Amino acid sequence: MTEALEVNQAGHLTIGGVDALKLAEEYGTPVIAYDVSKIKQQIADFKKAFIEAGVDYKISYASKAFSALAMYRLVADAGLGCDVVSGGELYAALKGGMSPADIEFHGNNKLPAELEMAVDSQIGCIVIDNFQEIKFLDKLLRRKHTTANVVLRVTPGIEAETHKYISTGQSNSKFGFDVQSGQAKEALASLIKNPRMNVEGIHCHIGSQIFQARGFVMAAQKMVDLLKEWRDELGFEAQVLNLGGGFGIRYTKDDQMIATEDFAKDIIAAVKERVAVHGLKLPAIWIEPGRALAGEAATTLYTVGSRKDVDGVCHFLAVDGGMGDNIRPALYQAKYEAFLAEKPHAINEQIVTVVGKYCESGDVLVRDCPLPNTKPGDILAMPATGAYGYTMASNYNRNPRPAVVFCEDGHSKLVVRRETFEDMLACEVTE
Ligand SMILES: Cc1ncc(COP(=O)(O)O)c(C=O)c1O
Ligand SMILES: N[C@@H](CCCC[NH3+])C(=O)O
Repeated sequence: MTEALEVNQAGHLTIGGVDALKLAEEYGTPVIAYDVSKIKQQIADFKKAFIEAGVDYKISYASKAFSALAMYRLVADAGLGCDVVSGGELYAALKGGMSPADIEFHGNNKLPAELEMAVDSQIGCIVIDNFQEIKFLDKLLRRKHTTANVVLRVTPGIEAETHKYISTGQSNSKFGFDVQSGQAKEALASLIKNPRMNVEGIHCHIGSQIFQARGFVMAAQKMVDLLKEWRDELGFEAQVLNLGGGFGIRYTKDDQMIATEDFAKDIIAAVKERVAVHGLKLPAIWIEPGRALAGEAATTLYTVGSRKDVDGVCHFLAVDGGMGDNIRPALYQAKYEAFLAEKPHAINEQIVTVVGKYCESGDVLVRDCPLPNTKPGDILAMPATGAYGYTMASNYNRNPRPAVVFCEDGHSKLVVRRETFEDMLACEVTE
């Protein structure tokens, strides 16, 4: 991926116009540095597809990808909605400046206190996931003498081509109502009878890090077919068709995918076509990109430390972070690339396994990583770490979680400070 990198006159990697070596010096490492213009560009690309198609739409940022206050602020300023999956995300979204009406609440086991918080905050909609939730929400709404907008999450039976841990559209997914067994229809029938719940529409999410539009198109067609069936059988007319997120990004040069805009265009075209076939009213199309907005925008900077070489056996190059700031390689065998921030285009002279400093053999960041010769103190840059990096970070081994900075137009600002040893003890009860 080094061909697309931005470098300054000194030949150093720049992020949002800021020299990566300066970022490492100023904020320390590991540091996750976002090029804010890349997030804005992705937002603009998604918007463009909907605006050009002339359809009613909502882009709801799946904030589990990166849920810092600064990100919610950016998303709110861009006029997007956001999806939250916990009381903690809802709290942060509101603190970050999201308007409650633009928030949707997801989750397969929303806790009573979380549902109450959602209702009290008068958020835009609750995405209903299971029968127990319907019962609980109904009781809550009765008690509070109020109503809520809801969307029904269904699992349409589409298997996304991605890692099985992040595939969610198939019937045996833990999320949403199964269509094949009739549960989705039964749930919808009960919701539309309920005067306390305003059913805006239906939702599906087939998985994450999907490279091709095909799965989305199939899901869109299936969902519109369901809308027809449910209009005919239940008299239900959806205002909203929410097709979830899952748009893949480029982690390495081997990742071949279609452009953001094209994902959206194909989905919109599929919905329009199928709606016309069935003579339905075109609902608003909602999508929930998380990774696609935040992922490629960030690069993590690490400092090179020790190494271990056993000829013919292993060449480990260790950095000052690892699975605590990026669990994805350990969890999903996710592939990344890395290069030296000082000279991204230097000729590679070795192949190493980049490992972290955690007490786990699985603490690997990049396997078979070609690099120039390195020395302790060099700054290693690992791109495409903006989604599910910081949000899945831990302070395992009591290594503090990293700092996060936003860079734009040659300026940087700290948006999440590095955790301190004290922070890590903040919840301890010592008496
Ligand atoms: C319901 C829902 N919407 C949106 C997303 C965002 O996915 P991604 O970050 O891959 O776009 C997820 C996560 O997979 C999800 O579960
Ligand atoms: N956390 C996952 C994606 C899960 C998406 C949420 N349903 C990742 O890092 O790829």
